[in-house]
Amino acid sequence: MTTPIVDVHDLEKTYGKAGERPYTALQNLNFTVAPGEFVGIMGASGSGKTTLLNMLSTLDTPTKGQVVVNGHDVTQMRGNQLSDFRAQEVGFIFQDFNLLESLTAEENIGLPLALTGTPSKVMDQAIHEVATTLSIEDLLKKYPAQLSGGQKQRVAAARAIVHRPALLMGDEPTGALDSTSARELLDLLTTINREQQMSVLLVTHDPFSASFCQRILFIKDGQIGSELTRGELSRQDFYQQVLNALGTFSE
Ligand SMILES: Nc1ncnc2c1ncn2[C@@H]1O[C@H](COP(=O)(O)OP(=O)(O)OP(=O)(O)O)[C@@H](O)[C@H]1O
Repeated sequence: MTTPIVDVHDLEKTYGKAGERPYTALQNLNFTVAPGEFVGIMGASGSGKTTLLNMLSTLDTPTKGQVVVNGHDVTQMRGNQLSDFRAQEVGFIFQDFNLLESLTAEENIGLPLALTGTPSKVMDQAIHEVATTLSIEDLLKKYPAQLSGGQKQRVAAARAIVHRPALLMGDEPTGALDSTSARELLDLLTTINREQQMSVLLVTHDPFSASFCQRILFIKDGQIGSELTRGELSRQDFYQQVLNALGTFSE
């Protein structure tokens, strides 16, 4: 069996400082993501999706359990190991883009490489390669304020993959986009996933976005309650299956 890119074992997250009433958002949560897989995470509001992404991206630490990303046990990492991990192994796309307004698109895209001290020639080449992949060559000299939402998200996607991370994570990346831009972004994520064999983990409550995934994990009561696999289904048929599944869960 190939080693998974993500291996989450017995994960638990309980919130609440000393003296506060504890709240367990995730409990006994287990799943894996294979190399090159495109996986969606769905679940009702408050089911723990963002909590899970925060554990995977090391923004927060689990109360219990293990999270292994590309062979690194993130729960055991400290200091420089953590910052190296974030800079090299993962890429992140957020709903609200998180671009730095004072930097051009090109400078924003180059940030992950600048952080690891990449020589400027190598950086320029990587930025131009990723800009070609995402069809944003014309936008490189512009500032975020001069870009549309869809363009901003493509710049953010370029920044998330410029260092060729093993895992690309998205937290509702289409949430602030119109339907055309959302579709374009999802098509791009699919292309990146296929052509670069980059694993993608997408948190979404949107069945249309989820239908681009190969497999969807549904979180319920802080655990993986069920999952759907697309297999040979067309995206349209899988979309219908996701809708049916959501209908069944909410009854
Ligand atoms: N810092 C925190 N302290 C206490 N409780 C928290 C904290 N962050 C999240 N929670 C609780 O944990 C649960 C899971 O939250 P989380 O944000 O992971 O859900 P979600 O599935 O991403 O929701 P949504 O779809 O609404 O964004 C919620 O009940 C939330 O109130």
